[in-house]
Amino acid sequence: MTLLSVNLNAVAQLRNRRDLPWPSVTGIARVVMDAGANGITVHPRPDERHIRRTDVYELSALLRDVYPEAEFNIEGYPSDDFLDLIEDVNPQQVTLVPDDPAQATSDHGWDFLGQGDFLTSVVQLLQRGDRRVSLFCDPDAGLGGVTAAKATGAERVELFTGPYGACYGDPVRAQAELVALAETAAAALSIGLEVNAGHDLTLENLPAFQLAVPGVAEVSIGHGLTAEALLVGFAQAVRAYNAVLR
Ligand SMILES: CC(=O)[C@@H](O)[C@H](O)COP(=O)(O)O
Ligand SMILES: NCC(=O)COP(=O)(O)O
Repeated sequence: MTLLSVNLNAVAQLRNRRDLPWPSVTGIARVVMDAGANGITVHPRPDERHIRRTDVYELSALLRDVYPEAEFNIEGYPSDDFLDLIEDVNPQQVTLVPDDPAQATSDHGWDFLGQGDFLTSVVQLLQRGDRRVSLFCDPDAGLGGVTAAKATGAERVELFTGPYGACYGDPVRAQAELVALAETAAAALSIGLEVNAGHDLTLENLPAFQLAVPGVAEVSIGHGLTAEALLVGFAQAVRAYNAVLR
């Protein structure tokens, strides 16, 4: 069974269009947890363009007090600010991503061979707090890449599924991406690394991913799931507004 962690970045981005408190990030967190999600993912970025530091504290309190079984997964580049936030909030999982602050979104995994020493020191620091550490991993990292990832001491890698997600409408390229993802996942599992996955997974591309890449512990999904929520929720919202107007 693969667990679902819902990424609330997109909800926060919508909230930030106005100086108003809706959609409420913690309110939507309650909805997704009540609907059966296993946890919440956030990727606070230095410019706070979506998730704000205050959201991280509020979500942490909500999950601790109301959903103690839930996993809080915080993603980001291990800057001093990020590591301080992790110390304060102590989430169950930290996913380290090699983001530059100027990046529009995450678009590659770690260079495990080149940055092994740096990652090892950060992983050791994070594990003092008894948190699971997951490292963002290119889909074609292969056995060499995941072996170097394991040497850092991290318990998991998160497969970057963005290139697969970008193959919508192109089944041939999608199949090639799935082969790379499956090989890297199998290599990771074979050396005792657990495997997460995420980025641009959707209702459409998830079934083929599930079939091709067995053994994934957790997927984190935000953009596609939020788009789906708008699609299924808009009709009900229009009916509710019409009920007031008529
Ligand atoms: C780590 C990762 O894959 C990303 O999906 C990330 O969490 C999304 O970040 P943005 O929402 O800022 O694009
Ligand atoms: N860790 C990946 C993740 O949270 C995916 O986010 P999204 O691409 O589905 O928005």
